[in-house]
Amino acid sequence: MLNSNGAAPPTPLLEIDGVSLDFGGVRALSNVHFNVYSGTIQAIIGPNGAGKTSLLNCISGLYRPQHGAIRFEGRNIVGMAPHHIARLGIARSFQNIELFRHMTVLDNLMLGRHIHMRSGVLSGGVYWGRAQREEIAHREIVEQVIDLLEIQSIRKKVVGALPYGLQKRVELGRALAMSPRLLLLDEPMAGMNSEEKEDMARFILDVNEEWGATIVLIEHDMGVVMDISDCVAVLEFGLLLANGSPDEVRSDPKVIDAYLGREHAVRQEW
Ligand SMILES: Nc1ncnc2c1ncn2[C@@H]1O[C@H](COP(=O)(O)OP(=O)(O)OP(=O)(O)O)[C@@H](O)[C@H]1O
Repeated sequence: MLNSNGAAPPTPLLEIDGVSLDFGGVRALSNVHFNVYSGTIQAIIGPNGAGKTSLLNCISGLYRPQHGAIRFEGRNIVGMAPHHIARLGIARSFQNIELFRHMTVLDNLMLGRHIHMRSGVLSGGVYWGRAQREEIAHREIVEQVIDLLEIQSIRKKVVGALPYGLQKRVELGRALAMSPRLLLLDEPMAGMNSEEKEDMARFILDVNEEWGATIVLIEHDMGVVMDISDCVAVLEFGLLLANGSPDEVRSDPKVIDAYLGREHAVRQEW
C-alpha cells in the first residue's frame, strides 16, 4: 500500500496487534492496537491501573496475552521467554529499581552484557584468548554507556549506597548495556526531583538520537511526556483511547475527558 506521497509507509519496529490480557475476572488490556516506528520515542500514558505496565510486561515476555500478536521486526514474540526476547534486542527497566544492590555500578552494567556473552566457564577456559577478547569488547561497550550517562565517578561504587536518582540512571545503563534496538522504560523518572528529571530526559533523548534506540516509555509527568515524545498512546481501563502526536493527543476530546482534563489539564502542566 502507498501513502499520499506515493511512498511505501515505514515498516513498524513493533506492532501491538489486538492484544488482550485477563487476570481472572480483571481485563487488564482489551484489543489494544498500535505501531511503534523505528527511531521514535513512544510514550504510554493513562491513569493508575490503565494497563501500561501490563502492556510492557507482554512485550518483554513476562506476561502472555490471551489474544493478539506482538511483532518485533515482523516476528511474533508472544509466547517467547523473556531472555529470548531480550536477545532479539528488547531491553527494559522496571518501575521499582531491579539492580544487584550489593554489587558495583560496573558489575551491574557488565551483567547487562551477559546475554551477548558467548564464552562460558568451560569454553572460556579452553579458549582463553577468545574469552579475553570478548571481555575487552564488552568492557568497551560498557565504557560507552558510562560516558553517555556521565557516571564515571561512581563506577566503583556499590549500587545500594547511591542516591535514588543515580540508581535509576544505573538501571537505564544496565538496559543500554544490552545494546537494545528497542528500550522499554517503566516510569524512569518516578520519585525524582525536577533537576534529576531534566537529566534523565536529556539522557533518554541522547540514547534515542545518538544510539538510535527506539524507546517505549511509561511516564506520569505530562510535561516530560509532551516534550520528548514523538507519539503518545493513551490507555484507560485497558482500552486504547488515542494514539498520536503530543498535539493530537493533547487536543483529543476523549483524552481530555477521560484523563488529562481530570488529572492534568487542571494543573496546567501543558
Ligand atoms: N499480576 C497481576 N495479577 C492480577 N492483576 C494484575 C496483575 N498485574 C496487573 N493486574 C491488574 O491489571 C490492571 C492493570 O494494571 P497495570 O499495573 O498494568 O496498570 P498501570 O497502568 O501500569 O498502573 P500504574 O500507573 O499504577 O502502574 C489493574 O487492574 C491491575 O490490578
